[in-house]
Amino acid sequence: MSAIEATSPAGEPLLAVRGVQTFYGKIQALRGVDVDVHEGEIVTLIGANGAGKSTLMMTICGNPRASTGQILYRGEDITHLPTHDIMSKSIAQSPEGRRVFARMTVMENLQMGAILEDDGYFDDDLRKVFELFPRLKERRGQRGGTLSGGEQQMLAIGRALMSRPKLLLLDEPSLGLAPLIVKQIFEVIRELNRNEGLTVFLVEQNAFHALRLAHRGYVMVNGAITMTGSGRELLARDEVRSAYLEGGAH
Ligand SMILES: Nc1ncnc2c1ncn2[C@@H]1O[C@H](COP(=O)(O)OP(=O)(O)OP(=O)(O)O)[C@@H](O)[C@H]1O
Repeated sequence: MSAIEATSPAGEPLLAVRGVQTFYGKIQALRGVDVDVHEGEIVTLIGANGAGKSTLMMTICGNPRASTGQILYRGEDITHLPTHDIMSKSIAQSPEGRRVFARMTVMENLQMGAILEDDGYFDDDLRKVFELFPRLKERRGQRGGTLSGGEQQMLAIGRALMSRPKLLLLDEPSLGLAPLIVKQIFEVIRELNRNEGLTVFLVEQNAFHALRLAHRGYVMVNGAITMTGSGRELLARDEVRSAYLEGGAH
């Protein structure tokens, strides 16, 4: 791996991926991956189609399982915990393909994301999500499946936020969305990080936006990390520009 400079903050990371290998049957999707995400950071993982980005995201959530290596959250080894236990540790995920519940309303989708509706925080959390995404408030009685792609992405993120996470895992929030919507969604992520101190691990093919948003980034090729550095440094690298930015990737 080529580290441009030691940009990783000192101290114990919130999330640490150590030498993780993941297989689908005989196909090896991850080949010894190391990634650190520190509290308060936005860290992005970029790479081409099929590089293994989503696999890493899902491996962190315990499905599929890492066959080798370790995943630590706040220093605790979560590698072998059941997914529901991992997700109950203030980690929330917005998966690729923004899987909203199509037949449920916006409101019902958000209720599904909350830990408990009567824990005294629900109304406050809902108000925050509606402030971030006013479109969801307008459409709260509408079924998830009838929303536009951008609205579904907002709903997937809003639902993840309802569990009041410390760490938000986002898989390709920009996928298939118009540039203006991508800008809005990335702006909300920046705001959540700045104002609420939310830590974000963002998987993206849209390297331009992701690297501009992130404090640090990792580049994945064929299931291995090949480069890491600050978002700004990676954006300036010729290898990154020619592989992920030129040809209208942004
Ligand atoms: N369920 C599966 N069964 C078998 N192979 C899989 C499965 N899911 C992914 N793979 C393979 O694992 C590799 C990594 O895929 P992955 O989806 O993690 O990549 P990615 O970087 O997220 O790509 P994309 O940006 O297209 O989602 C690919 O070769 C893919 O074909």
